[in-house]
Amino acid sequence: MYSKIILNIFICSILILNNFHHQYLDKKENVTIFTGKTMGTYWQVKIPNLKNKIYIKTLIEKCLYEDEKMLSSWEKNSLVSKFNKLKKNQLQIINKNFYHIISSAMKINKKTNGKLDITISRLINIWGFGIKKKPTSFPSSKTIKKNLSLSGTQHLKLIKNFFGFYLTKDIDDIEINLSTFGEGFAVDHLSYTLKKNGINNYTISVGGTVLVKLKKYEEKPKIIAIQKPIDQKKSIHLLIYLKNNAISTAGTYRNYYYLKKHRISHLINANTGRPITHNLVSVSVISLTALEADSWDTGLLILGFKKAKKLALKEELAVCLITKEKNVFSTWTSPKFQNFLVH
Ligand SMILES: Cc1cc2nc3c(=O)[nH]c(=O)nc-3n(C[C@H](O)[C@H](O)[C@H](O)COP(=O)(O)OP(=O)(O)OC[C@H]3O[C@@H](n4cnc5c(N)ncnc54)[C@H](O)[C@@H]3O)c2cc1C
Repeated sequence: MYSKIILNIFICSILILNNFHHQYLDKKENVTIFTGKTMGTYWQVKIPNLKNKIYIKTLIEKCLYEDEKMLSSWEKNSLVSKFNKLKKNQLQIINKNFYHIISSAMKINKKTNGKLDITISRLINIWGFGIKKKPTSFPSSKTIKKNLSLSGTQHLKLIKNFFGFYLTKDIDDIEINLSTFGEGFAVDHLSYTLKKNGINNYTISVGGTVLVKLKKYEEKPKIIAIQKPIDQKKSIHLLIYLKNNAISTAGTYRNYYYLKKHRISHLINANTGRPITHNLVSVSVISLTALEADSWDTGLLILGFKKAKKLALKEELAVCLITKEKNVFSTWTSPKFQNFLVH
């Protein structure tokens, strides 16, 4: 089946563009493609029949610059870094967008029984996936326990009142890391900005998150390929249609390292403070907004196959789970995800 589709696509003289976890399969058209680096990854925006190219490119770069300044753990003066330096009970003034991201994070934290947790920044650093170098020996149980005790969303408080939006904490040393939400937020921000400027037809991707927006009268959705969860080369695992939706994919197959022959994943189980080791290797979520898709994918991946499947069904999410056992991949798709599959 796939070979037929791929052959058709090939005959149509297809432009294949890659991002972190997906490929876009489009017919050649008068499309402007902007690309660049942001948030330690790559972004791309494709807009057909664009006139004011320089203005729009500047606008896109400004948005991404602002998002990075707000969300980065690597920027000393970002909103995240400023909050991390606060003492307990001090109020950090935040904006509406930041409030929205933290609210999303809190929601997924509850739904995943605390496994996705933006307050495990210290543990992310200890395992070498934040601002610190990768460790050369295993962090001790004592270190992990101590840093687990300095985490937990119950220590954060979001405040929204007549005067504005605020974030505060009830212990000094709690730190947040919003790396898993940055890409989704940036994609929605770009989409909002393009729409505000009268552009209603575009594909945006930042890292593993893609959003497709088509004009209402356009019938044909875009075909997006989810890549096989392997790190050596890019190949197609399955194809989906996307039209006014976003897809986000989280995977364990690219961002890892070996420590004394143990594979260390960049995803930390916030209940144990240790990297995940189970066989769920890729989770894709389709949703109306990129932030929602990006919020769910990592949370579900950390949960592991059984719990992720149960939660996806309970929440009626459009989800594709890929597990790997002895180099054999198995794919499960939720009923809602099946509506997007290219057959
Ligand atoms: C604004 C911003 C700026 C960045 N700047 C840099 C940079 O300058 N240099 C650099 O190397 N990287 C940077 N990054 C991070 C880098 O690009 C990350 O690899 C990326 O954000 C993670 O996205 P992902 O799609 O790979 O993985 P996702 O699955 O979306 O997220 C995984 C990341 O979430 C965090 N995480 C792990 N476990 C949990 C958990 N249980 N709960 C919550 N979070 C968890 C970890 O940081 C992990 O890498 C930046 C990220 C953002 C958002």
